[in-house]
Amino acid sequence: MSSAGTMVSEGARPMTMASAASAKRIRFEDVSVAYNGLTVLDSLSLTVNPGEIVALIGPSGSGKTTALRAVAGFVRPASGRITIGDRDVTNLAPYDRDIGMVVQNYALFPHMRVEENVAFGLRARRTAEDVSRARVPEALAMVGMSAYAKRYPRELSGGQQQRVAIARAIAIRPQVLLLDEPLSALDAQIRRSMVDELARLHRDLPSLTVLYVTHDQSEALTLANHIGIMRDGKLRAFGDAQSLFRYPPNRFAAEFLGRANLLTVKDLQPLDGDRARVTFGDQQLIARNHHRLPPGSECLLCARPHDFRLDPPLSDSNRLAGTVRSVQWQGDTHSVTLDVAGQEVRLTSVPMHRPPEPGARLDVHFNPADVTLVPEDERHG
Ligand SMILES: Nc1ncnc2c1ncn2[C@@H]1O[C@H](COP(=O)(O)OP(=O)(O)OP(=O)(O)O)[C@@H](O)[C@H]1O
Repeated sequence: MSSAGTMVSEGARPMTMASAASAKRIRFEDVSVAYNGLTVLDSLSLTVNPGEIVALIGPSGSGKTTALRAVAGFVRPASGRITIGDRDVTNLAPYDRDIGMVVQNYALFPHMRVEENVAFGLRARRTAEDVSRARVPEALAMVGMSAYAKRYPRELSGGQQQRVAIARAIAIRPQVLLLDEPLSALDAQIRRSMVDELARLHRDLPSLTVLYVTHDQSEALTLANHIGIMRDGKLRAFGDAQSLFRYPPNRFAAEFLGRANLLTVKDLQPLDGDRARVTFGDQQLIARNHHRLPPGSECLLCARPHDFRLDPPLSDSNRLAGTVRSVQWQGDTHSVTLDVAGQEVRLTSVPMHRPPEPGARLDVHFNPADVTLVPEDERHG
C-alpha cells in the first residue's frame, strides 16, 4: 500500500490461483424472486462467462442486489435455477457455494485486526492453520495492504477498509466474486483509482468470475466485459460494454448508459450496408441502422454529446442548425445545449477560446457512422 492509498500487488503474483481455464460460469435460468408476494426479480436469464466481469446497472430498486443475493444464497428464488459451473446452487446454503462477496459498507469486524478479518473466511471453512497462515499475507499483498495487517479497521481509511474486505473475499479462493456497490461509499477520487485497481486485480486473478452491481455507469463501462441494464426487476438490455454503448437496443438503455441525445425521426429508408436515411423535421439525416429497423419506422436517432463536431463539416456529414440555449465550461470540456427544430441537443467539445453566446446560431455536424437508430417502441424496452 503506498501512502497515497493505491492498491498494488506487492511482489510477483503471490496468489497462484487456478488458471482462467478452470473459471466457472454463473447462469441465471428464468429466475424470479418475490418479497411478500411482490415480484422484484422477474424471469432473469443471464450468463456470466467463466473469468469475465458482468456489471448489473439500473435505477434504485430495479432488482440488481436481489439478483446478486440470489447467487449468494441469501434469497431463495420463487422459480428458476442458478448454476455455478456445472453445479445447481439454487437450493444450497450460502457457505456451500464457494463465493466471495464484498458489499458497500466494508462489513469488517471492528474488534478484529486486519489479518484476523482476512483469516475469518478461512477459519469458518476450517482451512488448515498453515494454509491460512500463507493465504492471509498473499491476499493482503494482492490488494496492497501488507503493511496494515496488525491494524484495526477503525485505523484505516474507507478505501483501505474496502481493500481489506476484498482481501477477505479472495483469501478463500472463491470461484465467484460478488461485488455489491463496493466503491459507492468512497469519495470520487478514491473511487476512480479503485476502479483501475479492481481491473488490475482481475487481470491478476483471471479465473475469477465476477458479478458486479453498481449505480455507476462509468465503473461498469471501465470494468465489465458485459453489462446488464435492469429496470423494474427485468433485464432490459444486455451486451458487451462497447456495443451496448454504441448501439443501445432501446431508449432506456441509451439514456441509462452514458448521456444520449435522442432525436425523434421518421420515414426510415434503408440504404446500403447498415445505414439508413431518416427525416428529422424537414431535414434528411443518415445514421447506422444497426438494429435493422424496418422501412418506414418511427425511431430515435441516438447521438452522444461528443459525436457532434463544430469544425468545418466533411461532405457526407449530417448537419444540424441550432440556437444556443446555454454554455457551461466544465474544466476540460465545454458543454453546449442547443435548440434544434424544437428538440434539445447537448454536445461537448474541447474548451473553446470564444464559446458561443446564448441565442447565437450554431451549426453542428456529425458523421453518420457515429450515430445509431434506436427503436422507440416500448415493446423493445
Ligand atoms: N428484504 C426485502 N423485503 C421486501 N422487499 C425488499 C427486500 N429487499 C429488497 N426489496 C425490494 O425489492 C426491490 C428490488 O430491490 P434491490 O435491492 O434488488 O434493488 P437494487 O436495484 O439493488 O436497488 P439499489 O440500487 O437501491 O440498491 C425493491 O423494490 C426493494 O424495496
